[in-house]
Amino acid sequence: MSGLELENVIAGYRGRPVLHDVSLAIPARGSLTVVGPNGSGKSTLMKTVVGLLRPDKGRVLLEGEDITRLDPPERARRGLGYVPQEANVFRSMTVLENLKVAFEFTPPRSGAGLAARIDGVLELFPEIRPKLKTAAGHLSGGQRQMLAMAAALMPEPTVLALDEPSAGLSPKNAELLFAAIARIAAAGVTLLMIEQNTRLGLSVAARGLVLVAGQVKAEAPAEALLSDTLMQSLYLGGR
Ligand SMILES: Nc1ncnc2c1ncn2[C@@H]1O[C@H](COP(=O)(O)OP(=O)(O)OP(=O)(O)O)[C@@H](O)[C@H]1O
Repeated sequence: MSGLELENVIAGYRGRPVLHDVSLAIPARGSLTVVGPNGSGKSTLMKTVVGLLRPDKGRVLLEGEDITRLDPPERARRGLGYVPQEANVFRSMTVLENLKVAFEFTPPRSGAGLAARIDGVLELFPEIRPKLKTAAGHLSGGQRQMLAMAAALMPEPTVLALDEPSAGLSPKNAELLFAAIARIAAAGVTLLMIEQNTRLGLSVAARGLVLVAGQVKAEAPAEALLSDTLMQSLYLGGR
């Protein structure tokens, strides 16, 4: 059974489709990065997955269950974690408070306690352990993205959706963040990511999907896409 699936999705704005019959399937514990030119529909795909946009046609399935009609909080309760690109932490609250709020908002279905979950996420993000009492607004951009991911992992989601994690980060901070994303994937969380930085995005995922003008141009092992010079020059601007 797939961890996450889109089935023949048509979605857009005010009756004008942006995604034209998009299907994808990520196996449980698998990972997929969606890349593609600006305006190809990556954000629209992400909104459809997390429930911010209702598709006109097609279905979204989480571990085989149809979640197409569920709102974002209900999807979160069923095990779908989401890290938006912006406004993804409470800046005036400390790192620890952010983690607590995430836990209280969506308690883990496993019944795991707060302390155990904090230990669990800090193992994946040792960089933020010394910052527990620091206000999130005082973290570096990379640390703030790590906190946003740690908070999203507090409810123990089975699937984690990441919206452009490298956005706004220096190359060094982006490298550190993607090392952390690789650890999340290795921990067995099913990952879906959209990413402008093709090389980084594909470097941590098992598979990659190239979205062009709202259609799936290719879906292949990430390594194969990285070494496909024709695909890179045609659709990915060599990034
Ligand atoms: N809220 C909206 N209302 C109307 N049209 C929209 C809206 N959001 C996006 N679009 C249009 O949908 C198309 C796809 O945009 P989308 O943001 O999904 O692409 P993208 O691949 O994420 O682009 P980028 O890499 O630039 O973020 C574009 O033509 C865009 O203008």
